[in-house]
Amino acid sequence: MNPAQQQAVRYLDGPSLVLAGAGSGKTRVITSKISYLVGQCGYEPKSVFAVTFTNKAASEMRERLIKMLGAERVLELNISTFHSLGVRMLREESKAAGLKTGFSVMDAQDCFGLIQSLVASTDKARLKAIQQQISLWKNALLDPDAATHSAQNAMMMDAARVYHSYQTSLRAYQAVDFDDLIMLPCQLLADNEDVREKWQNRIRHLLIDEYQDTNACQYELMRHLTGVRAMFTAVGDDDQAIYGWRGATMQNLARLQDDYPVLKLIKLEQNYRSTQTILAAANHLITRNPKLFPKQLWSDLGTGEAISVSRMDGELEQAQAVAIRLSAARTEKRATWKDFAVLYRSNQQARAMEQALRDLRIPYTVSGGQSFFDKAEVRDILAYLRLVANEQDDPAFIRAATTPRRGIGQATLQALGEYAAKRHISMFAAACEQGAQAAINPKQLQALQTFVGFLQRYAMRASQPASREHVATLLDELMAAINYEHYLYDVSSDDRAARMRWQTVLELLDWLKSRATESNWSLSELVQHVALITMLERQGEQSPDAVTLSTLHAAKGLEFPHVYLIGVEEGLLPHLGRESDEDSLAGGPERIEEERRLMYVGITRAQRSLHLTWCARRRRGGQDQACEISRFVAEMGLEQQPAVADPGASLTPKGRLDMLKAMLLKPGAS
Ligand SMILES: Nc1ncnc2c1ncn2[C@@H]1O[C@H](COP(=O)(O)OP(=O)(O)OP(=O)(O)O)[C@@H](O)[C@H]1O
Ligand SMILES: [Mg+2]
Repeated sequence: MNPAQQQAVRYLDGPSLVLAGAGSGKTRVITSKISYLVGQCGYEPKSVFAVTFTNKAASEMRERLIKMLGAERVLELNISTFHSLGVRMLREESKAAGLKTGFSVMDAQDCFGLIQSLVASTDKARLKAIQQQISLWKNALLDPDAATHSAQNAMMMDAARVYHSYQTSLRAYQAVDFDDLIMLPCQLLADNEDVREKWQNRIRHLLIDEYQDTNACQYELMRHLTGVRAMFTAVGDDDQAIYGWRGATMQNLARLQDDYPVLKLIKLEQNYRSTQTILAAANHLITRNPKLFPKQLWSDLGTGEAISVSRMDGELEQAQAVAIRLSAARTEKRATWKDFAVLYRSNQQARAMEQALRDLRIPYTVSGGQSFFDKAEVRDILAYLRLVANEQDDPAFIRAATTPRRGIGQATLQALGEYAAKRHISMFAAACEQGAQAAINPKQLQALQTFVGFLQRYAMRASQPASREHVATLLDELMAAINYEHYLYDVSSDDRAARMRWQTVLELLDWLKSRATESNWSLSELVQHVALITMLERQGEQSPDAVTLSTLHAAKGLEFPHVYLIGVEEGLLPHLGRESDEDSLAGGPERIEEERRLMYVGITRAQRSLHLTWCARRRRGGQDQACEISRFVAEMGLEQQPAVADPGASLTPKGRLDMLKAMLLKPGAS
């Protein structure tokens, strides 16, 4: 620890803010401070709370602390994301929050489905815009009434109307969305003095990582949790604020100084992560942005390898070239796969890369992307299976009851939800009780009874001891009963899209069947097992030695010896498209500045080598278009290097790949 870091760790006279650039040891300060508080100052572990940005960051922090404090004490520490802290508060305070203890958390996809059924529209862009607007309001702590007042145009009025019925539905289902996980605890602390005192007394010190990306709601939550004693340590970097589009506000950094005049500001200037070459490029780039807080980062890790910039013909060539260079570099540098990361601006870029890595049999994990288990069609099918395994699963019930549509509408679901909440039972159970049925109109009731009857019969059979035939038959029968293939053709934009989605379903069914056969599971056992697998996959704990594929957003806070940043083109990075949901925010200079910070985050993930690639041509909207190199490359003080003569240049992509495979996979090559 350098003197500034030590000062940050030992400072306990009041609130403090560590403001420093990438790789300067901010996260390390948090870990060391926790260890200092518990190990040397005698704080009870359970009185120390730390908030990180992702679950992965939280588990990394726990791992490091186990080495410093031992597993027993680390178990008692409260290290989590804002969202898991919110879940925990709501579970504990469910009564005060007006929720049943077993309330469910609906993820973004479930909520999208809810909005879709409320609006009864298939215009995806509109639905997404509404969902994002509701989220922004919640993050700004505005309830539906306040949102209606603040709405300035027709689109916002539209969204505010949906927001009203959306909240009513959530309440009826006893469900909360992700934003509620912050907003509800925040309101609870503001309104309920007993609850507030209880939590303030419990928390002796609160530490917050990646503070620059907190939004107004998280800021309020932090204020309520720490109260007038204000014992907290926040660490952040204004140059790495990349969640403006989600409502995070850098003003929170400035606000801290206003709200806490005694705030101790500590700056760290030495970077311990990257070579001087990498750091110089990062500094060069970020000086283009207006400065809130000027800082100067330096490193003594030597100049190291030069940054490479390569022009590629197209996306396919880029993916292949990166895969090949990566595996050559692994041999040459005697590195392991997990030393490498391939980073990109948007999720779609992963697909070509994954294909190329698979072709060369290079192990990889995708983080921050849409995994197989997040696809709508997979989740639809799994919702049915989840419900069969556990009738308490309300989000699964809602999803299955409405996908495909079978005449069960929002009014029915709301009636069921309200009845279930009053009686503290699941929606499925409510659907079987006469008390609830009385409140539902006859036509819908019939649809509901058919649905519930089918599920009950199906669940009986699914819990029988397994045989291979049995699970396979059950799955096929389910598909036929809900007519899912037909449904896909109904809701997809065209037949090709429907075919692809059906293909995904078949893949899922095959996988489920073979899993069931391998372990001789009943369908219910199988489904419980699947829930576990999806959870593990989400935490990226499956493959210990693998190349990381990640979006720039999801790479925040991480570091890798060797980083390949792909698709460094105008229009992609900076991203200027309008079609993706992240882009419904206003444009203007702030947009470019946020994109520049994103590039800065990407560069500063690299410890020893950094490689940029861009494509001269790319398919967009079904057309081949010429692309230009990103302005950021020049802003890093780099020039494009002359193309290296490529022995496969005259071959077709397939021929080229075969040749390279032969070169790489021949004995002794790795
Ligand atoms: N005093 C130190 N001596 C040696 N290594 C250090 C020191 N401080 C930090 N490091 C190392 O430097 C690297 C970067 O530290 P850390 O991840 O804490 O930086 P950070 O400021 O949180 O970066 P980011 O802004 O990207 O989140 C880590 O590998 C860390 O272990
Ligand atoms: Mg960090």
